[in-house]
Amino acid sequence: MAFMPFITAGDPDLETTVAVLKELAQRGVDLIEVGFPYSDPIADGPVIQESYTRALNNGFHVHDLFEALKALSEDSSVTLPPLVGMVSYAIIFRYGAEKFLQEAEAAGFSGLIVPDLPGDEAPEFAEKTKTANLDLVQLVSPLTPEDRTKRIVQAASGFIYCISVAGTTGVRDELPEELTAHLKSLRNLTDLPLAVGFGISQPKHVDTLRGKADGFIIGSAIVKQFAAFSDPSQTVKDVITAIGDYAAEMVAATKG
Ligand SMILES: O=P(O)(O)OC[C@@H](O)[C@@H](O)c1c[nH]c2ccccc12
Repeated sequence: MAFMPFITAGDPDLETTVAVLKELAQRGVDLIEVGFPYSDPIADGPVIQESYTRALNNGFHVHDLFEALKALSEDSSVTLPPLVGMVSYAIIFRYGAEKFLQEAEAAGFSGLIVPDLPGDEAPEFAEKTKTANLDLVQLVSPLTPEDRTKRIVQAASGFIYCISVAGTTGVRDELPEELTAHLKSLRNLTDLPLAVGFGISQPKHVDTLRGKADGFIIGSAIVKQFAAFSDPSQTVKDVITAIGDYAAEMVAATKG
């Protein structure tokens, strides 16, 4: 199973983002979701919202992120896993879609997740991402009606992001029982890998998903650790190592 951690770009600054990306790469994660901080978050719970706020307060700019990632991808001492951007359509639109996609690809992104992509923009935007050599990962939730789900998976590339529970991001103790049935019905609709996100934080959750999903995403349980970067009693290196240790534990869980 693939483990895909989510981190917020620019929390607390881009230098730290680059250091955490290197750490996660070294710990053997399979893919990294890079969240573009946004002032009007979409399905984000408080942990991710606070992280976005820290990044924005520190003057996050999309262009600076692309530059930093480009430099990182040219650094031959690091082998990064694929990067997927989690980004609001409002950010892409404001930046200029073509310019955004081209710079994202040059920065080393292999795909994008655009949770608020408006339905009427979707086909044209999907075409543009394809031209730019980027996957457009689609989200499906247990509340997505079946005919819509069918259309969504047809338009998807890369993998399908299966939201475990309708609601907002954030750590939960148990994954919902209906998830198994949801994954089974999705499995019948597509050959793309199924990755589950929302609420995952523990190895026991990974055990629940084994044999049913191809991967999982962990956001809040990682992002909450970023608050420690502003704790004067901890060094940046200690916080990065703690994040890496947690990632290594989840990488081990994928192997069962
Ligand atoms: O935080 P969680 O419960 O571990 O869920 C992952 C999630 O944070 C991440 O994939 C994400 C961040 N922002 C989003 C917006 C929409 C969908 C998903 C996301």
